[in-house]
Amino acid sequence: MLNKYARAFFTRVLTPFAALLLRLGVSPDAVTLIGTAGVMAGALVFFPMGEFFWGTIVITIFVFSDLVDGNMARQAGISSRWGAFLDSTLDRVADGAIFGGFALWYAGNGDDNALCAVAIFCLASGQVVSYTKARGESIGLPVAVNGLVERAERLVISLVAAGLAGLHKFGVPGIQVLLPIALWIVAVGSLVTLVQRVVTVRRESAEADAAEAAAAGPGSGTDR
Ligand SMILES: CCCCCCCC/C=C\CCCCCCCC(=O)OC[C@H](COP(=O)(O)O[C@@H]1[C@H](O)[C@H](OP(=O)(O)O)[C@@H](O)[C@H](O)[C@H]1O)OC(=O)CCCCCCC/C=C\CCCCCCCC
Ligand SMILES: Nc1ccn([C@@H]2O[C@H](COP(=O)(O)O)[C@@H](O)[C@H]2O)c(=O)n1
Ligand SMILES: [Mg+2]
Ligand SMILES: [Mg+2]
Repeated sequence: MLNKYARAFFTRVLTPFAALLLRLGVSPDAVTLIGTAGVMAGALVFFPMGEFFWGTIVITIFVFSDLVDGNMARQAGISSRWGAFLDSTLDRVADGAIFGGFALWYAGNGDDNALCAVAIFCLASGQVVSYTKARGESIGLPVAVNGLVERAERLVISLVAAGLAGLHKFGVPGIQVLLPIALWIVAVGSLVTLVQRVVTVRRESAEADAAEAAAAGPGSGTDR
């Protein structure tokens, strides 16, 4: 949903910045790589220490690189398959660091095995949600569903909650409860999204196989 409605707004806002980077000779790939490194540093340095406010600030500064890199590539007319691969692959790395950072906090001083497990579930289910689309598309299906909780939702829900929960360290009482609530929402939302995508791929693959079999005649079949 955010991908559909917020992307146009951020494209307008970030286009001048993307143009400036291009004029300075920065490449889209460099932005993709530096953005991912910044997200990883914010998540894996600050979150395991329980510094959720500062971790979220660092991540927020760098995570928008994911919208800038593609914008730069499109403006410069150099969008490429390699760029698409690099962008999506490093998205998975950044997401792993964010939810891994939460899990490390709960496994350590956060001292809550259940929430550690929920954070690990968010990490794994988010990766599988993205994989369903990538694998479905690789076998020639449209995968015409995005689902309830895409990557943008996973990031916004968990980072807004983490940023606010971090205000606990500045003396705001009780606010740290927002992070567990957000992790539960992302976990359940990712599970629903996974089911939505699997059901869609199941239907689309049955339709595609039936159409192929009808076209090829009896006794035909293909492995993918
Ligand atoms: C005193 C207050 C303290 C509180 C501090 C809070 C600070 C702010 C907190 C959070 C900000 C979070 C911002 C997160 C922005 C995320 C932007 C982003 O990178 O989105 C990526 C997304 C997807 O891009 P791609 O197309 O490159 O990726 C594809 C996608 O990953 C697919 O995954 P799948 O969905 O399948 O799982 C893959 O399949 C595919 O491979 C991959 O290519 O981009 C978008 O979706 C674009 C829309 C971005 C919308 C951003 C909205 C930000 C909104 C609000 C932030 C401000 C919040 C302020 C909070 C203030 C609280 C008081
Ligand atoms: N280093 C890069 C990064 C991205 N691209 C192209 O942009 C598309 C992704 O756009 P976003 O707005 O989601 O960043 C991607 O599919 C590539 O076509 C690129 O070429 N090089
Ligand atoms: Mg990008
Ligand atoms: Mg991306």
